[in-house]
Amino acid sequence: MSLTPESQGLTLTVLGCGTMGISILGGVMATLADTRLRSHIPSPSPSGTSTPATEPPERLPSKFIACDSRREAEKTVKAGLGHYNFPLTTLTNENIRGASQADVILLACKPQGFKDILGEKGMKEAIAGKLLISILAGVTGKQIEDFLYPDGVPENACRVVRVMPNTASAVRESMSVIAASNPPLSPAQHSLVTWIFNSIGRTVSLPPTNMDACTALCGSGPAFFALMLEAVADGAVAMGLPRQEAQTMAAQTMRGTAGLVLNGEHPAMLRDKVSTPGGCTIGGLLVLEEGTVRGTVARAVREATVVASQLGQGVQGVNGTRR
Ligand SMILES: NC(=O)C1=CN([C@@H]2O[C@H](COP(=O)(O)OP(=O)(O)OC[C@H]3O[C@@H](n4cnc5c(N)ncnc54)[C@H](OP(=O)(O)O)[C@@H]3O)[C@@H](O)[C@H]2O)C=CC1
Ligand SMILES: O=C(O)[C@@H]1CCC=N1
Repeated sequence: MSLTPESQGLTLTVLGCGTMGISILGGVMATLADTRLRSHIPSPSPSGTSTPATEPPERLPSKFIACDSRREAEKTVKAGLGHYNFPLTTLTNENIRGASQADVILLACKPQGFKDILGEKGMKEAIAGKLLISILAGVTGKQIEDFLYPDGVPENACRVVRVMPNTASAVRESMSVIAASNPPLSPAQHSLVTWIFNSIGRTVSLPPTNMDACTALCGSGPAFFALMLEAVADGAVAMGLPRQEAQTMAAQTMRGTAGLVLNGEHPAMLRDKVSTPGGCTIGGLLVLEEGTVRGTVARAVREATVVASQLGQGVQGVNGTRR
């Protein structure tokens, strides 16, 4: 893909620049920086994990605006992203200005905050005709549209698309689910949103009704896997391994396992292959089954799905005990 000159590139504005806003911007900038490098130095295609894109967009993001309500966010954004040397503006409490200057907007505030931001005076005009990507857990695209356009969607409305990425965006290993749009996005919008999320990992597209489960699996997933990673490292530390090495070994082993599965290996076959008859793996696996790890982990995903579904609905105390 040839580099889009910055003068012709798109402006990507993030509204709510916390953990995810910075992770996504960081991933996108890293990909653009690679592209910039490759346009000068011929190199083989990268063997990254990106899903093959549809047609690449004619114009790529080349300028960035990070908007947040906290002044400290400006520092965090500059510290995390400044080294990429892309034009980057940080704004505090100036969402309208950020949105007005944008071609594409990423909404990355907390789920319950979307009405404050999209309800700001002048916001509807600032985002008119633009692509608005929402990564908010539990908030449907329809909720956003109904909020913005209670009297029906006008001709110059913004186009809302819901995506559920994860925090591995920062290292371009996100699993991002793009909710299928009805009516479909225009080809230009589709290729832009696909490019953005392919640039920071893999993408799949699923119906909007699946998004809460996707939030639990992909959005929350890194936290669940991190717990598992810590647990196996703890076990090894208990048996005498140094902490740092144990953590690296756990992470690389998790990555290797993921690589095998992404290469087509079925997880059950993988388990069988590792379990040498009379060996140590089957011993460990049976302890995990005695501890109902499978049911417990699956239950965590089910719980997170239910909680996710309530996040955008104004439900109070979503994580209160249920029984
Ligand atoms: N964290 C994750 O791994 C994932 C999160 N998500 C979703 O992404 C969204 C962001 O999550 P995350 O990055 O963790 O949250 P953060 O709280 O880290 O980031 C949100 C940012 O938005 C700011 N903000 C709040 N109100 C406004 C406003 N009116 N105008 C501008 N900025 C504002 C917040 O400031 P303040 O702190 O002062 O409120 C904060 O800095 C959430 O909706 C979440 O559901 C999706 C996938 C994964
Ligand atoms: O915990 C949360 O609500 C957000 C959504 C998915 C990951 N983090």
